[in-house]
Amino acid sequence: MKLPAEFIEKYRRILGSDANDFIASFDQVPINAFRVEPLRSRTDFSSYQSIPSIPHAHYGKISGLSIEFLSGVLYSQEPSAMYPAQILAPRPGDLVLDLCAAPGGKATALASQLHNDGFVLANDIDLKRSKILAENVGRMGYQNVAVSNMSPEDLAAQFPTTFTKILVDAPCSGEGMFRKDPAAVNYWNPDYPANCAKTQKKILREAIKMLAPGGTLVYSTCTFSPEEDEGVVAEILNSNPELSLEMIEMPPGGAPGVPDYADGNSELAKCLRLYPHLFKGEGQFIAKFRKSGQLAPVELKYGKNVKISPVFEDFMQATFKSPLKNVIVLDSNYYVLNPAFYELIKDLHLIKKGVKIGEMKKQRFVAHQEIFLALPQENYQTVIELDDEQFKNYIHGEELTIESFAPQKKWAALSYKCYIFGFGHWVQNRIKNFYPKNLRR
Ligand SMILES: C[S@@+](CC[C@H](N)C(=O)[O-])C[C@H]1O[C@@H](n2cnc3c(N)ncnc32)[C@H](O)[C@@H]1O
Repeated sequence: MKLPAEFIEKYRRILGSDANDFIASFDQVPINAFRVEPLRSRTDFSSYQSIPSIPHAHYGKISGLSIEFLSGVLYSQEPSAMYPAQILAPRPGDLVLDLCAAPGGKATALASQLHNDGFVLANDIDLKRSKILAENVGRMGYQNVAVSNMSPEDLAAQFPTTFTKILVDAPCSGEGMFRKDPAAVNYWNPDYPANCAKTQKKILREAIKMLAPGGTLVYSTCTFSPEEDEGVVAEILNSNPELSLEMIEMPPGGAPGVPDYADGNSELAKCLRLYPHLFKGEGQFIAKFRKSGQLAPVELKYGKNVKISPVFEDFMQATFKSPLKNVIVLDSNYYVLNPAFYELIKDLHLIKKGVKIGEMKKQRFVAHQEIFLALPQENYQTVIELDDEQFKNYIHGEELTIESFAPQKKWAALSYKCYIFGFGHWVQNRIKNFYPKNLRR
């Protein structure tokens, strides 16, 4: 890879005897890996090497056309990028903010650790990216995640000292991603890291306002530059005496933060650096802050009871084995989301509000793909297993003809290799295709 001369010169100066191996690593192939959602996976991935300290994660590449991918059981993510969510370690009951969340690699890992108990607000400032984030969260079927599209400043105005856990996976100069995205090298210039650092400090200042006393904030970048890593952390520590750094447990091949890259504060050694010449993954820097004070139990206000249409009641009875919990109704749209969480976020610019169940259209209820990816298989009244040919045709957008002895008119979950990947409207002997157009292959 052709690296800028100033970049090479900078890291020769910083890394000394390690510099040759570091620079040579840019000519090696990027590392692929994936995370598995344990609540829904039934595939044995044990032949794939595990990622150290990350449960349910493996090295290797799984096709975007695989049934595991299409049914939302796995997420492709390079290994180093898995550590920020693991280090933030949300637990059931936490109120989590992922402030720079698109396209969702870390937001989905945070949601997975909550086991549908607690809440993740996944936010991104960029509208287009927020929509991709919403698609990824929807595919993975998490019931307690909402996606917003807000600036950090506007969010901070709404949520003073609110979240128990916050992730700031900041926009950065991306030096650690040059192997995966060689075009990113073209954006690099000697001033770029210092400019990024200004934005990172601005975002962090807003994030800190939203962190509850006793709460934890993880700051991560995918760059090696001291300005954006130890430099930002040192300045944040100096200007926020209520924050301290927590020790991060190193995976094998991890390196500690370097105090001399900033103001010499020995606490900076508690941060984690991942370098591709030392660790099997791309570049990453992680710092874990704690805000002083006692973490109080999260208090939520409950919204009004929702009025559910009898047509929806009929749909629910015919489609699910037990009634859905936490149903909210907004205009004619129905979602699964704890009403107390909706109450908290209802004034935001929301791109996704929990799991969409469907929509009342005239006097009919039209189901939505998301609800068929959100529940365990045994919760659906009708699951139709497709063969290879039928699956291929369905995800292509075609209607199916199946054998049917009784007159039918209902919504059915569709599965392939025993994984539900979508749904259709079963009328007589036909399954009308409702596979979302943007997912068709
Ligand atoms: C490194 S990416 C996040 C990757 C994501 N956490 C994941 O794991 O998939 C950084 C994100 O920050 C967002 N961003 C850029 N400028 C921002 C700003 N000023 N405030 C907040 N977010 C910003 C970008 O839109 C981008 O999606």
